[in-house]
Amino acid sequence: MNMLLTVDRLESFYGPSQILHGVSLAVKPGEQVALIGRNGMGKTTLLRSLMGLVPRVQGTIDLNGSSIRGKKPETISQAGVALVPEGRGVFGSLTVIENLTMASRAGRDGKRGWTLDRVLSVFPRLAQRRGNGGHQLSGGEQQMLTIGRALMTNPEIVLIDEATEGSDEIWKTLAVIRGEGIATIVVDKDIKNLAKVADRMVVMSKGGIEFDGTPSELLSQPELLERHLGLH
Ligand SMILES: Nc1ncnc2c1ncn2[C@@H]1O[C@H](COP(=O)(O)OP(=O)(O)OP(=O)(O)O)[C@@H](O)[C@H]1O
Repeated sequence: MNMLLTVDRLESFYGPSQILHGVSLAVKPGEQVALIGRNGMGKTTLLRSLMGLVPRVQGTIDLNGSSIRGKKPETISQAGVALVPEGRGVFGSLTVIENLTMASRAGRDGKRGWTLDRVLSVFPRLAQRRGNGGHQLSGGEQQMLTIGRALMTNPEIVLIDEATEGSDEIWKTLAVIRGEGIATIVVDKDIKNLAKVADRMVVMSKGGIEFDGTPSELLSQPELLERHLGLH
C-alpha cells in the first residue's frame, strides 16, 4: 500500500537548538498512530514540523508522494494535513458557527464530506452552543471545536496534541475519525487507552524514535515502558 505520509531523517531546529535528530516515520492512509514519550522529548516539535510551523527543518516530509517540507502551513493544510494544537487556539470572539465556517474547505480531491451540519451532528454539544463565543466554552468544548474545525478542512491526516487535555470524550471522537478513514497521529500520556485504539505506538526519546510497533509489541516490553514512559 502507498504511504500517506513519509518522514525520513527529519531534523528540526529552534534557533541554534537542534530538537529532532533524524526522525523517520511512515503513516498509511487511515492509520491511527499514537506518539508517546516523556516530557520534552520532541513530540510537539514533530507535529509542528509536519504542519510547517518550525522555521528550520531538514530531511524529507512527503504527503501522497509530494514534498511538503518547508511549505507554508496554509499550503500544508490545503494538501490535507490538519493540526489540533495543545492549548487549542479557538477564536474567542467568534461564535462556534463562525469558528467552524471560517475553516471550511474542500479536501484535496474536491470532496466536501465534512460540512457544518455533519460536524454539528457529530458534536451535539457544539450544536447546542452554536451561538456562543469561543471564550464561553469549556476546555472540552473548545477541544471539540478545534477538532471540528480540523474536520471542516476535509483532511487526510489529523495531528492531535495532548488529546485528553480537553476531556475523555476524545476517545469517541477518535473512533469517529477512524471510521471516516482519516489517518491520525495522536499525542497523549494515556498509554492504556491509546493502546486500545491505535494501530501503532511510536515512542520518542531525546528527539528521536526509540520504538515503533504495535500496541501489543510495546506492552510486552516492560523495560522499555519503564525507561521511556515511567510505567511499571
Ligand atoms: N519554541 C521553542 N523554542 C526553543 N525550544 C523549544 C521550543 N519549543 C520547544 N522547545 C524545546 O524542544 C524540546 C522538545 O519540546 P517538545 O514540546 O517538542 O516536547 P514534547 O515531547 O512535546 O513534550 P511535552 O510532553 O512536555 O509537551 C524541549 O527541550 C523544549 O524545551
